[in-house]
Amino acid sequence: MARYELVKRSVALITLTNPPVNSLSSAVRHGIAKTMDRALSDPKVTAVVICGENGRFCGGADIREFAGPMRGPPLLPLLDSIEAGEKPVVAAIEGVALGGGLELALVCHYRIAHSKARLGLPEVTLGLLPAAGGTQRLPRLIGIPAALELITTGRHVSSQEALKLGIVDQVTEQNVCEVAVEFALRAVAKPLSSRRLSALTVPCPPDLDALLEAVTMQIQKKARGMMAPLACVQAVRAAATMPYSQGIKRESELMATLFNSGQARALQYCFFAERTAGKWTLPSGAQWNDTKPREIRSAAVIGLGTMGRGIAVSLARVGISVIAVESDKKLMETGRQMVIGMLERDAKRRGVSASLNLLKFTLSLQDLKDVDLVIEAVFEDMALKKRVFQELSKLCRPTTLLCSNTSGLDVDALAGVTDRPQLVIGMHFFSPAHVMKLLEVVCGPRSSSETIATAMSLGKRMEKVSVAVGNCPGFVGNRMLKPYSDQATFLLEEGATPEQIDKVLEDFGFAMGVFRMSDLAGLDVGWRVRKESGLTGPDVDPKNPPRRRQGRKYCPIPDMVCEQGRFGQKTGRGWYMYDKPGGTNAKPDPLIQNLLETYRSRYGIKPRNITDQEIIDRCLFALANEGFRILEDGIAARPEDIDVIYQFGYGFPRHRGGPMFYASMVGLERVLERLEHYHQAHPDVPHLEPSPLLKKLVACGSPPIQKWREHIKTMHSHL
Ligand SMILES: CCC[C@H](O)CC(=O)SCCNC(=O)CCNC(=O)[C@H](O)C(C)(C)COP(=O)([O-])OP(=O)([O-])OC[C@H]1O[C@@H](n2cnc3c(N)ncnc32)[C@H](O)[C@@H]1OP(=O)([O-])[O-]
Repeated sequence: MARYELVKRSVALITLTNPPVNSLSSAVRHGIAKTMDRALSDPKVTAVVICGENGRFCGGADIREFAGPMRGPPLLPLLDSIEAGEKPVVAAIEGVALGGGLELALVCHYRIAHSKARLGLPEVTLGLLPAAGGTQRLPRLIGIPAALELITTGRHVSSQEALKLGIVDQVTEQNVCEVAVEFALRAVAKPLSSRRLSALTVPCPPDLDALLEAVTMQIQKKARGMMAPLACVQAVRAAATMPYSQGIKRESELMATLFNSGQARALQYCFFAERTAGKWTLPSGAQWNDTKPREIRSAAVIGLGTMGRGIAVSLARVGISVIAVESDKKLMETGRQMVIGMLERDAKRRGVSASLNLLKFTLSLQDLKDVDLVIEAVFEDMALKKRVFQELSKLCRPTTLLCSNTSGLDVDALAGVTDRPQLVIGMHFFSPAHVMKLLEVVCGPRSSSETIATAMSLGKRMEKVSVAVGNCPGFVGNRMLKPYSDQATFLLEEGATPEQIDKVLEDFGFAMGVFRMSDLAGLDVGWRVRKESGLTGPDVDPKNPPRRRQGRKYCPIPDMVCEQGRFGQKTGRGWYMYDKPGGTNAKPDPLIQNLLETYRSRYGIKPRNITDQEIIDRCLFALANEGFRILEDGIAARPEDIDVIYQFGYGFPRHRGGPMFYASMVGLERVLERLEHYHQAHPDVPHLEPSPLLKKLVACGSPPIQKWREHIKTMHSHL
């Protein structure tokens, strides 16, 4: 796991060999200890270079090992011994030096980086802190403010920035190992004491307390409820105020509080879930690693509303030429200006030039005949979408992929009106599409494996986290949203207020509570859908009992809010009031309070005191329960996919893992017991009835989430 060679007759070249990222597994740590001993004890060796195989220095500790018992030599004493050695050691950094990988580089006496390398201490994103001396050595090298920023955010820096900060001694575009070997030969005669970072004093700013206070406040605002960034601040404080020997003890203590925390487990689960999500498999056996995607050079976007604009920007900025189509000249001009403005701002932020030459705007679908792929983003209306797909099917060459950005309509029904159902697929982006990372790739029963591979690979190229899902109303994300938001409105009937429910959900960690989120999205969209489905509006049979539709409980409060012209932020009024239409500062509105009171007294509902726990349990268990049904139905292949969708598309707090992981942490037995309890109290709410999969898992002894798939496999799968 660490290869040893003697080069230039006197330099020991140690290569870490643990693909794909040369993580510091117990075998690698053994390898480093053994090869370092050999280098230090061989009188022929005057200097050492450490590098990584396959163009990657080291991706840090082996995260997979965190779940099991600690084996092999512990990292910290191993690193301390490298720094204390009497022969110069040079780190040759190619690819990445992250986490423990950068900590390894920091104990080397010199660091040479390739110009394309990235460096960082991302432990905080895994719910940890750099506990192999990183919180103590980095501040000694680059000062408290810069180290604090890197350690508390986990941000990766380029080698150029690392050079400016003083993390590396040299950046090269040449073979980094060869440069490092030459460098090591020149370092042989030089004293090492000033190169041992643990022996340096920390350049401490005079206003240390104020700085730490400001960073803490920033963290409390941005990373609400997260423990690791705060522990990082405390570890850096120790570096500033204690000698290395004590600071390192403090670092270990703080790491011990984080290591077994639920947050660390959730964040590490998220790391792997995100990587698993792209790995789709079809019942036919076709899968992600044996299906070649088509190359997409040109694309078209139909409709330049909010979604279409974002999609056009996301395509153009990764070098795909885009033809954007609108139905009317005025709309096209507005769309053109918005897309150009968005692309220019995006390019400025990234420090690149805007690829405006890749954009073309047109009123004619005829212009699309030669594109590789079309993404339809017209109004969410099945009849309109079908007309567009019929026309595309006639116009585009037979190999063009036809994709719909529908947020919940039947992708197979669209495929059915074309001459190429195997080339039709859903690409459900989230608003604003050039910002939001999530893409649901909706696989219809007739979508070919090549079409799925192409949509997934295009999503990756567009820098999205793509998840393959099956075709059902609302797919995964929006299907699950309904039981969650229904519970919130039922709680309003029973005595809660929008601000109380939102506060509880935001304290839990959601970016926004359910009512603030609805105000942002616009309340009229759901109202129209409910009218179309006969749940509200003039088509409802007057003999229908109040607060019941289609044989189940129905809460008409959202309809009543819309009937008052309150459509959310855009009208300045919704569940909250805003300073002006388009305002974002939500304030509780006494008119909503009034509406709720009148409603309750009309139906004889005596408001009761609703606890925070009840809000969390009802909203989140209803959400997870629908997730179990989605797994049963084969609409999502595994719980990780659902959790990734909720983190990236719906603001679910990452440090809670996602709705399915959260359910597993709470304990499936408790989730089942609570759902049974609430379903008994509300038998007319089918979403509260525990799903058969949940019951099955509990009956099997509530296996860990990674094992659920074994129980799902036997069930029907669309994916
Ligand atoms: C005492 C300890 C102190 C120390 O301070 C703690 C740490 O160091 S904490 C660690 C701090 N370090 C970090 O947080 C860095 C975490 N890693 C990364 O950020 C990215 O993987 C990296 C940028 C390195 C490469 O990106 P890319 O090119 O897009 O590639 P990719 O992302 O698709 O990964 C390819 C495969 O490698 C796998 N894998 C990767 N890293 C690790 C790991 N450390 N371990 C195990 N496995 C790891 C990954 O799961 C995937 O597996 P699979 O089965 O093929 O799906």
